[in-house]
Amino acid sequence: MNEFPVVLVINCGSSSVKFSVLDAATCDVLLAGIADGVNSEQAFISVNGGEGKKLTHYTYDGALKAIASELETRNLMTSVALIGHRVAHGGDVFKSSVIITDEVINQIRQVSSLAPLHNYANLSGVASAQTLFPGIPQVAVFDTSFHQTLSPEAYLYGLPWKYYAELGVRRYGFHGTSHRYVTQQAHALLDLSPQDSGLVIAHLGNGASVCAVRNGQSADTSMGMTPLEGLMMGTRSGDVDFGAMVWIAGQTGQTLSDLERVVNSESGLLGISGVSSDLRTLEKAWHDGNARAQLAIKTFVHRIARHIAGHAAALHRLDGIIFTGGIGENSVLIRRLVIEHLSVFNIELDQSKNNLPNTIGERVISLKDSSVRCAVIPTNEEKMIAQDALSLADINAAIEYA
Ligand SMILES: Nc1ncnc2c1ncn2[C@@H]1O[C@H](COP(=O)(O)OP(=O)(O)O)[C@@H](O)[C@H]1O
Ligand SMILES: CCC(=O)OP(=O)(O)O
Ligand SMILES: [Mg+2]
Repeated sequence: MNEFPVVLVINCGSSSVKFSVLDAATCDVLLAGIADGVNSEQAFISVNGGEGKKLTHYTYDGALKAIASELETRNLMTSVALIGHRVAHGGDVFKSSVIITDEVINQIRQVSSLAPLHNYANLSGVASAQTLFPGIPQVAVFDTSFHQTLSPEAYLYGLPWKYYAELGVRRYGFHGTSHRYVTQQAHALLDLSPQDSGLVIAHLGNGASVCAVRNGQSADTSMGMTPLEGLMMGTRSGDVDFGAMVWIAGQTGQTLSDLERVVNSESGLLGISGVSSDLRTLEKAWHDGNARAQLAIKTFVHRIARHIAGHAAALHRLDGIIFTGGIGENSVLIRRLVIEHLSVFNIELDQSKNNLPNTIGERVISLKDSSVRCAVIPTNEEKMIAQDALSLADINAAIEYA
């Protein structure tokens, strides 16, 4: 019998594996870390923000083994009673979180081509965890679930009907676990009624999306059938005229798969700046006077502001604009530029509050008399994943087993 059960949460991203160990009784984080640079020789693992240790095997499986070894060092292996995985795309198969079975794995595999940067990594994490933690129940929590409330007019593309009717081509939306968590927190922080509220949430990380949340439910969101649509991102183009891509193909002879690589991995902040996809590097280049880095940041900001304003149209009232994700939580510059760009809303930014470090946690960053309130809410996808896992799995049976 394990008297101190914990939930291990695994988020296999496009180039990193984030992990957290949470107390099953309180969902408090006991340990958190990241294996970064996965699939490159620079791959390293860092625990609780400590110094990185080089990974011996830099595949996803190698990263999961290194995570298990960190747990072993801290005598936590036998405490793991449940494992929760972030899975990006659930297609129209998964409306909510599920316990992972062989059938579930097959169904996830079937929709994985729709989120190629993420789902294959997610599945790889599931396979490694099954080997490293045999018999421990595992739960999949989907980015797409929160957006199941989108209406047809929000999820349909203006394409011939047969593509939706026969092939299921539609918008799904992502980052739903983050948008769900931030929604709950925003209702409390801004003292809003969940049944009568309007929020626009900007989740700005390597991947970035905006979500309009009307009365606690996703009403519109910027990502589409795949995590490519919408905002410009670290390496993804976001919205781009399909006609432009056809023209480029004609001019350069590139195939569809060449161009898919271009829009997913070579575009966005990296593509425009030619410097980096990482905003910290770009902010430094901005201050050093690098014109392309400045242009990349300004374009990023323009797109965010345009999507925030557009998403407000899905609401009956705009009670708050919330920033979250690695950039939304940490970048004083991006928040200031976005709010300045949204002058149509007459937002009054409290500069001193905007300048506060993210260690402060949730905070309102607009002045009292601002016509729209703005806030920063650090996301906590891990907590949501652990809570879903705990509500689905028979934790008592899991504890007996562990
Ligand atoms: N202090 C900071 N200032 C500016 N940008 C930051 C800071 N910390 C992290 N970021 C940016 O956050 C982004 C990563 O966000 P994150 O949400 O962790 O990404 P992911 O999509 O991989 O989960 C990177 O562009 C990184 O540069
Ligand atoms: C799948 C949505 C997405 O872009 O995730 P990421 O921000 O972790 O890359
Ligand atoms: Mg993320």
